[in-house]
Formats: sequence, structure tokens, C-alpha cells
Amino acid sequence: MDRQVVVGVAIVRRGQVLAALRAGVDGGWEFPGGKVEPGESDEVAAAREIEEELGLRIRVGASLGHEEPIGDKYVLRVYLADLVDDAVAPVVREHSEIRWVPVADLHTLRWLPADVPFLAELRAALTGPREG
Ligand SMILES: Nc1nc2c([nH]c(=O)n2[C@H]2C[C@H](O)[C@@H](COP(=O)(O)OP(=O)(O)OP(=O)(O)O)O2)c(=O)[nH]1
Repeated sequence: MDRQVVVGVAIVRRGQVLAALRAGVDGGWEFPGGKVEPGESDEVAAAREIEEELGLRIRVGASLGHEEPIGDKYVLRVYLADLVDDAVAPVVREHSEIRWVPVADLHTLRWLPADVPFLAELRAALTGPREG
């Protein structure tokens, strides 16, 4: 059976990324998002989950590129997004905590294991190639 896709959304606002803390023993910091439902595109699922979890309207952009297995049932894809309205604040509905984190500090949080490989990609996508 194919693995079900989980979309994580890296919402970027003024150089900071919204990180969300999943509660519980298996908890940790994650990109808000959730499972893509049958017949739904990744982008539609991402926008739906962010509206449900945080009350935010987003524009979903590019995928960070690769996908990461979560256990043996799921696979995680992470998409860049920005806010339709920068002035609207997130509402915490499902997480224990949320934080806007400067891109350079993302690695200081305790992320869920599947998320860690995306951090370098995210930093590269947001800061561009370094000049030598
Ligand atoms: N949303 C999200 N889930 C992640 C990330 N990294 C990671 O390992 N996961 C795991 C945690 C969960 O086991 C699974 C996603 O489940 P979920 O609970 O967010 O999905 P959902 O909102 O559709 O929930 P449900 O209706 O099935 O309960 O993927 C991440 O960055 N974002």
C-alpha cells in the first residue's frame, strides 16, 4: 500500500518561520499541517489544515523538494507558504505552543525526527546560495 502523505507547512513571515509544538510523549516541534485526504492535492490539504489549526489563510508555494518517511505508513512533504494577510495573528487551536522563529535559529528547537532533514533545505530556500 502507498504511504499516506502528510504535508507540513513552513509559513514564512518577515524572515521568521512558524513552528508548532505537538504535545505528548511523541511530541516535538513540527511544521503545522496534517494528512492529505483522498482526492485532495497537497496544496489544498495544506491550506485546509492551516485554516483549521491556526485560523490563517495562506498562499502555498514550492515544495522543499524531498520527502521523508514517518514510520512505515506516512511520508512527510514540506511546502513553503506565506500569509494572505500579514497582519492576521495565528490562533492556537491544536498545538501546545507556537513560535515565530528566525530562520537562523530553527535548528535550536527539538523537532520531530522526520522534520530535521528539512531544516537545511528551508534555510537554503530562504537565504539563497552563499557567495564564495
Ligand atoms: N503536521 C505534521 N505532522 C508531522 C510532522 N512531522 C511528523 O513526523 N508528523 C507526524 C505526526 C503525526 O503522526 C502525522 C500527522 O498527523 P496529524 O495529526 O497532523 O494529521 P491530521 O491533522 O490529518 O490528523 P487526523 O485527522 O488524522 O487525526 O505526521 C510535521 O512537521 N507536521
